[in-house]
Amino acid sequence: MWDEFDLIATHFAPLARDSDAALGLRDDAALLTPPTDGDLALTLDTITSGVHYLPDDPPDRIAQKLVRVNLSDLAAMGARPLGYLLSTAFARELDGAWVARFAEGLGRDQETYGIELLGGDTTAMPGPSCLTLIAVGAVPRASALRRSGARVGDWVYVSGTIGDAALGLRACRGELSGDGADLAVLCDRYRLPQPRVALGRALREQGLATAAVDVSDGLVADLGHLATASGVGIVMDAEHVPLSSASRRVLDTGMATLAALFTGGDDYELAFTASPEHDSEVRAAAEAAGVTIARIGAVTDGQDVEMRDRAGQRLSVDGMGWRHH
Ligand SMILES: Nc1ncnc2c1ncn2[C@@H]1O[C@H](COP(=O)(O)OP(=O)(O)OP(=O)(O)O)[C@@H](O)[C@H]1O
Ligand SMILES: Cc1ncc(C[n+]2csc(CCOP(=O)(O)O)c2C)c(N)n1
Ligand SMILES: [Mg+2]
Ligand SMILES: [Mg+2]
Ligand SMILES: [Mg+2]
Repeated sequence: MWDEFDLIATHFAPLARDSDAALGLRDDAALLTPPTDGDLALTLDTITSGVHYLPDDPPDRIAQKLVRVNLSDLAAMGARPLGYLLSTAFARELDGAWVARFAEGLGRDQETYGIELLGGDTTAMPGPSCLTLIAVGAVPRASALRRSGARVGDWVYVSGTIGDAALGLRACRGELSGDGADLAVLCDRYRLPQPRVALGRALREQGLATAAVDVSDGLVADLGHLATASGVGIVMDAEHVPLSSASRRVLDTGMATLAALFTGGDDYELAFTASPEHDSEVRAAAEAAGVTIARIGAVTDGQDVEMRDRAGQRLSVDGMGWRHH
């Protein structure tokens, strides 16, 4: 059994060591000096065992997923990550070694993304672990990317590849057969999202994206959120949605459908809109950020998201994305 204050002192205080704001995790709150002439971007996402990750996933990966799903929301706003607050309601059966590995994952991503732990809360749960992180970011005043700026005629882009994590969840669960290396790649894509922080920042700094959203619930659902917020429609060409070679091979076996990839969620890619006249700058910004992007459609004066096949025929899918109920 672990003790709350031992956990904080042993595993969490070292992660706050380099932050003046965190006050060594020894006071009642953190004191963060807001950026001058900037906005703070504040976002929170929870991940729960059995709902967002598998109970047997490696603890360091679970920690990194928690960090990254939140940084993905900062990326969507074009914000620079500063730090985070952490609420860990650990299932009672987890031991100190599990928490040590969890903290290791946090430390690794602190290095990767240049963030520090600012504070948090530790509790023990009679049920499954429930982990919450509040990410704090900064953007120059009134410059954040929003979901609401898409204009009719803009082109629609998405980063990376779509659907790997949805297949990866099935791969991690042993529900897919096929090439072992493909299944390992997909499982890793489920466990370890790659938030597109550098791309989001570049699109904002260079004034290229008119609107942006990160893809958590599913490509169709999240494009739908962007379309609704912008008061526009989106026509998406299914054949242009970027797929990894691993997921193409799974599709070829018939074990999954394209619709499942477009609505599965957990991608943590960025979907964004930009004026066609900025296409080459958008592509250069993505390249400089080390991320592939694909143009997948256009903004229309309609509403919602319409998917089209190669022949321009309308495709319909059951449901648009993930929803808790
Ligand atoms: N319980 C809540 N209280 C206050 N605001 C909430 C609550 N749940 C969601 N929101 C707000 O609603 C908006 C949409 O939330 P949502 O969680 O769908 O966004 P997201 O984090 O981009 O998606 P996902 O959770 O799939 O990653 C956000 O602005 C969020 O801050
Ligand atoms: C074990 C397991 N089962 C199902 C899923 C799929 N899933 C759960 S929540 C979510 C959307 C984002 O979450 P939220 O909207 O809560 O931030 C998705 C795609 C998963 N990740 N793990
Ligand atoms: Mg959320
Ligand atoms: Mg989001
Ligand atoms: Mg989110």
